[in-house]
Amino acid sequence: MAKLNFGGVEENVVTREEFPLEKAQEVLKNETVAVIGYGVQGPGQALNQKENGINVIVGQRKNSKSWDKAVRDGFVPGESLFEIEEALDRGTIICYLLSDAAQIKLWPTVQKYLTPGKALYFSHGFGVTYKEQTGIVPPADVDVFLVAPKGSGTSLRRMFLQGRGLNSSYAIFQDATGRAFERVVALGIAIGSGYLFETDFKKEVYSDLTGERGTLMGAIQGIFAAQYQVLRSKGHSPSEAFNETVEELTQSLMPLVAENGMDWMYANCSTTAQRGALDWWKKFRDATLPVFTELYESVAAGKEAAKSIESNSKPDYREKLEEELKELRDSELWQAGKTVRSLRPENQKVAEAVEA
Ligand SMILES: NC(=O)C1=CN([C@@H]2O[C@H](COP(=O)(O)OP(=O)(O)OC[C@H]3O[C@@H](n4cnc5c(N)ncnc54)[C@H](O)[C@@H]3O)[C@@H](O)[C@H]2O)C=CC1
Ligand SMILES: CC(=O)[C@](C)(O)C(=O)O
Ligand SMILES: [Mg+2]
Ligand SMILES: [Mg+2]
Repeated sequence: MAKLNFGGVEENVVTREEFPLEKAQEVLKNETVAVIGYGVQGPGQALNQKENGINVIVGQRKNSKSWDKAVRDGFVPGESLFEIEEALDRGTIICYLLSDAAQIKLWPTVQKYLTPGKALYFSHGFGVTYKEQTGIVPPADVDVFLVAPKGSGTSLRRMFLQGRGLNSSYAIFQDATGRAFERVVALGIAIGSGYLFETDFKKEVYSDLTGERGTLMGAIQGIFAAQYQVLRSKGHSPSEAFNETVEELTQSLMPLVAENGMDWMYANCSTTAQRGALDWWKKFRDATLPVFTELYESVAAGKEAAKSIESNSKPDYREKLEEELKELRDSELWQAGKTVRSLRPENQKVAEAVEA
């Protein structure tokens, strides 16, 4: 395992150079990897493993959209696609990729198939960490670990197809066989991770819930909405407000940050912009710090888990989510965005083709 220096702190990282795909195939050659659930992570992880030569099967409810998708993706009913219980029975490694709320409901069933020596794999520390709320307490004689891709299953698949890899966290909760490390790392490589960063279940779920509620998804939308509202209330047009809030960020400036860091993006902007950004960033940090602290405390207290379990366990949770997504989609900000996106050259070609 490599020790890498992250801004002065040494951490354990597993690289594809030290643990190449051939090694992963060797470690997993006698295993049947059962991917349970074919939603967002399921397809990415199952297809990447399949194309990496791993013996992978999918377990999914029959007569569901996800079952049909698995068939379209090349999984064959009776051969590599099964009802959930049959896949649980056949699998030696169970990749538990139902939604976190659904994992609670199916747990009594899963438990029945966790015979000694099998492995239980998660892509989140949620179920095990919040065991008081989920009831997920694995038996002592199975390996329990996670590989959590740090991004959408859609990105995991896309980056695999591009020959790149998405970074993942990995953690071992329980090593019953003495093989947990080689098993988890082999799976991490097989699903298409680039690098594997060591963590534990609790740290993974606390940071993940904070990140998605914070800068990755919640905070970013909040900041967009606030700036857009101010610009509109001061008489700026929707296109101007959108371009100055979102389009320039995603199309021009964030790619520069991704490539070479914040200071480099700043250095590629005007001295006027740099002066202003350097003057204002600490004010934004200080204004949001109490909100981020409140968020982390809510995560650590299990309140965010409780809310998500409660709402996502309702029978009509999908309709409710869709209503809330529609509110975002129909907002002037994102409607303006739709028109702005349609003007990108790549979308212009599509529009012309549709018109013709
Ligand atoms: N969505 C993502 O890209 C990421 C997800 N994760 C984690 O990966 C795991 C899986 O998440 P997603 O792929 O988003 O799940 P998802 O919400 O897409 O659901 C997965 C599958 O669960 C099935 N399902 C739902 N309720 C069920 C029930 N009661 N019985 C049987 N099947 C049921 C659905 O048919 C679907 O195929 C979670 O632990 C999540 O936190 C981690 C990183 C990113
Ligand atoms: C994509 C990801 O890693 C998230 C945002 O944490 C999630 O989908 O749960
Ligand atoms: Mg995440
Ligand atoms: Mg998450």
